[in-house]
Amino acid sequence: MVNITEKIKEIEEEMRRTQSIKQGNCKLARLRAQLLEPAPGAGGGGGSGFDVSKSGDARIALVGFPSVGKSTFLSKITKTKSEIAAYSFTTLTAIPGVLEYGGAEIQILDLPGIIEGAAEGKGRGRQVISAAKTSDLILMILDATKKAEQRRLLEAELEAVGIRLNREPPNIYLKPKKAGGMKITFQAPPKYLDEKMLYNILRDYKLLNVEVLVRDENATVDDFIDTIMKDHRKYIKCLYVYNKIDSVSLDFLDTLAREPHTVVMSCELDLGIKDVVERCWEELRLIRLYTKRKGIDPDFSEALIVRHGSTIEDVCDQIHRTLKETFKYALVWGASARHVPQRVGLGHVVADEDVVSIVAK
Ligand SMILES: Nc1nc2c(ncn2[C@@H]2O[C@H](COP(=O)(O)OP(=O)(O)OP(=O)(O)O)[C@@H](O)[C@H]2O)c(=O)[nH]1
Ligand SMILES: [K+]
Ligand SMILES: [Mg+2]
Repeated sequence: MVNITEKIKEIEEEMRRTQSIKQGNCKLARLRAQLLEPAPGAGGGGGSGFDVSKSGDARIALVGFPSVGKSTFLSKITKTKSEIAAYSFTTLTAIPGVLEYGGAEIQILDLPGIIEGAAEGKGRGRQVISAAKTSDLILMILDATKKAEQRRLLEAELEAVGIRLNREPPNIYLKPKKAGGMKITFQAPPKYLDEKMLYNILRDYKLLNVEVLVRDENATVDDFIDTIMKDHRKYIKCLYVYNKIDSVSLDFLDTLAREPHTVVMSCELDLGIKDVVERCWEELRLIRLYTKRKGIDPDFSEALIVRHGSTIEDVCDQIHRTLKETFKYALVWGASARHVPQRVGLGHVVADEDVVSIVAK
């Protein structure tokens, strides 16, 4: 490692002296790529720098090939300055930053660039992807000037480690049993599956006693395997962000911007950054609640942030660990209430901008 670091320093010196930037950048990228390779015998590469602890209300991971502008973007939207340079593999570890938006604190993880073969461990790729797997939203940063296939290649790398982008878990019920053999039921005639196929797959996975109910007629073999492997699958939303639109034609930019789940920006010209942040906020679907004490107006200055689909029980847990024990009922004003205030129990699902008052026993 020390050797490589020294060599990098030498080349940087030489670049300054000779001003041969292009050649220097190539050499630098090659050496820095070596820094990302696991040391021999390190068993997949030491985890240094990747185990950033989660903080804030949600986590967004910046994933992409080298030099697409991930660190530039992080530096634009947070106070953190991550190193930016024209050569590949400038970023060597996970760099966290905090985006403050809508009263929430969102952790943004800037990650090293990944390359083809990342899922097999190339260039510490597996660690990078594992870090992405812990996020609530993946921002796939793409270079608008590069070939369209970059997106498909990256998707394949993420798929290979069990990440499913912008998809719901398959609508298949599967429950291992102690005895009774395999019991397979289809709710409607399946288009891509048959009973024998499922028997064979279950046998391959040594699931000999199991109950299966396929609710979706369009379910595929891959869906079925995802269901068996559900503990190793992660369904994450993904926003495709094309950077460097300052360097493409207006027509092409227009085509890109019309793709689903896609936004375009130029960090260099400060174009579209706000839109990207807004879209992130929408995708995260965080809920802002305002709490109110009896006889006092609600406190609108500070929101309590919870996840989409949260119940009053989740709200209690977020306020204080033991609040649930003394909970009597809650009063709710806002979109989730049928009439205001509505008196509700722990199971009530809250909506964005609700006002909540917890009444204790
Ligand atoms: N033309 C153009 N260049 C940009 C833009 N955003 C970033 N860059 C340049 O792209 C290069 C790479 O930027 P970085 O932010 O280091 O990219 P990265 O994805 O973090 O790179 P790695 O950490 O090496 O994977 C730098 O020279 C940036 O100045 C942009 O919107 N337009
Ligand atoms: K770079
Ligand atoms: Mg970087």
